Amino acid sequence: MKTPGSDPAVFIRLTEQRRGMVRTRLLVTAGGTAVIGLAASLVLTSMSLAVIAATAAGLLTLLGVIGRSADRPVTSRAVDSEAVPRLTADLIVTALGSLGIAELNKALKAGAEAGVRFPAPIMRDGPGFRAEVDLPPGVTAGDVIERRDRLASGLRRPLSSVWPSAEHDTHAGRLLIWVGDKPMSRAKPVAWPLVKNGKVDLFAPFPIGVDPQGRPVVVTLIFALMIVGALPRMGKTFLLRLLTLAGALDTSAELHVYDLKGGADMLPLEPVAHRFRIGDEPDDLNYLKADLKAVHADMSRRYKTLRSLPRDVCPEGKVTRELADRRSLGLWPVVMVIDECQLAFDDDPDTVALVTDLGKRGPAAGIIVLLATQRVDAKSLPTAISSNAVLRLCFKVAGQVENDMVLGTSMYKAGVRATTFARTERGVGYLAGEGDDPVIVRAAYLDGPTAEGVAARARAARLTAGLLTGHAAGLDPDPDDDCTIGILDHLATVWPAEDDKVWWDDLAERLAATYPGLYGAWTGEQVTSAVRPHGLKSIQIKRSVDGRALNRRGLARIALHTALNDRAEGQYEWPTYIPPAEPAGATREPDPGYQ
Ligand SMILES: Nc1ncnc2c1ncn2[C@@H]1O[C@H](COP(=O)(O)OP(=O)(O)OP(=O)(O)O)[C@@H](O)[C@H]1O
Repeated sequence: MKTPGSDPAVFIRLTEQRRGMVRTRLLVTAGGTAVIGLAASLVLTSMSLAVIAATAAGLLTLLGVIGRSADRPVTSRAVDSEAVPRLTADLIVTALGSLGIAELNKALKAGAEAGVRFPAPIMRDGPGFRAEVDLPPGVTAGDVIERRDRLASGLRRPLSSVWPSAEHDTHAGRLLIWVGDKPMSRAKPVAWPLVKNGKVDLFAPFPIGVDPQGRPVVVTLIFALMIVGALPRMGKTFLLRLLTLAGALDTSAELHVYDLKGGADMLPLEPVAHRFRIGDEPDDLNYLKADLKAVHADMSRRYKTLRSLPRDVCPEGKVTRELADRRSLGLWPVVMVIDECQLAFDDDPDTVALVTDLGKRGPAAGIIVLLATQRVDAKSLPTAISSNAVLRLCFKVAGQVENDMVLGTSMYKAGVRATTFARTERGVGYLAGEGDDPVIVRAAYLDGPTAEGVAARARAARLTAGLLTGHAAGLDPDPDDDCTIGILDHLATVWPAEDDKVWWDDLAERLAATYPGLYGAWTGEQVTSAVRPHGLKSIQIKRSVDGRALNRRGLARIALHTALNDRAEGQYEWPTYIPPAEPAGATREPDPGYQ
């Protein structure tokens, strides 16, 4: 069979056809060009400029309509494609006017003089813009800060880009607005500079995070009782872990770590903790209390030691770095960390009293107490404790009362409002007590494995220095032995003033009524055996009940007093420091990263 290409006649016919088509197209194009050229020359020579412009516009529109694409309109809305739009005074005034503050709106209507003023030019400050604003008389920075979300909306920025704060040094109406180029909630977590190397001196400031502008924020833990409060899941435990790790990187510090919540977050600290407990079972709480008592007793010894030192060595009657490093004095920093402290305070006035006193008198003697709670109320953070706090960190809280309970009285009024943080702003809080004014801090983020790495580094350094003690060194005393110490105090607390001898059963009832969490189900017999190690012996006590003479076993007041006195004497003996034995498997290799 023949294909068309192989037949010469067909080939010639097709060639002729193509030639004809090309000729026609050329003629049409030449004719069209001649007509358009003639028309154009006529228009250009004979018509006015306006007619020429109108004709050109008409023609272009016609061509545009013919050639338009359905998905790409010729014109659309204007798009502001600038990566970081400037923060302008007009924008700020418009945003302030949208907050719904009556006084502010009145002043804005009255004109520029009475309205908002800008005492300094708006300028770049770190990765964002900073504006200083003088609000009209009668309007405070706090009024605006409270409406942070509306301010962000007015400025057309994401909430976590907009950081209003009060300028405490000038006047209550001075507002600082810092607007970040990027929302903080989308920024990368803050890295801790001490993760890989470096050590901490608890007598000096160390970094815990950055402020919204990215500048380092530091704390100095020595001489401080610190409280941390927030709604659940806002970053308390992570911060407490970071602070404790900092303590671990000061090899001289003795760490007492309690996570009463019972989670796994504090587990990385076990290899460096002198005392360590996770959970809020009665056994854990007893252990904590026994430890608090021991630290409390040690506080008295520390003061005795400080008093005995010459003035030139201890001029202020406080522990110094030099004194802390003289191990024979026993004045090294003790860091007592209690997460979810409300679980220890509930129904236990003794623990509250111990922590209160440690918070009050402990800091000067080198005892640092760090408390965190997610239930911010007067029971969880008793005023006696919170009023002595030197450092305060508040992540997001629900209201003014909680805000002021953590940050201090009148802070909310002064515009320091942790209520304005968003739920997504984890690890972002107000830190008060380190400088003159509270600052916003984005805490550095350390996940579990990173925390373990830091703790391992700290442990290696402690081993090298011969300073691994207590639980970390496998030398944890049985907490149950210690906890019988507590019962003597409890008996003294519940002892009826009018009786010199009391039946065991009555004592058990009184203990259960005052300390239900500890002795709720105890019988007289259990009380008897708990105090036996202290040499307390039963006696027969006759009493008449409803006209009947009853003879039961009980305790004499004098015996209890003797036991308490004996114990107190024993407690103030200071044991000679013996470096701990190295636990099996432990390494004495110095950590190369530890400078
Ligand atoms: N500094 C931080 N930066 C970024 N994210 C953080 C930071 N701290 C904590 N987070 C995130 O927030 C979560 C909750 O943190 P954390 O467990 O510390 O909260 P919490 O306040 O202790 O919670 P709870 O009250 O339930 O104990 C963490 O799992 C972590 O993902």
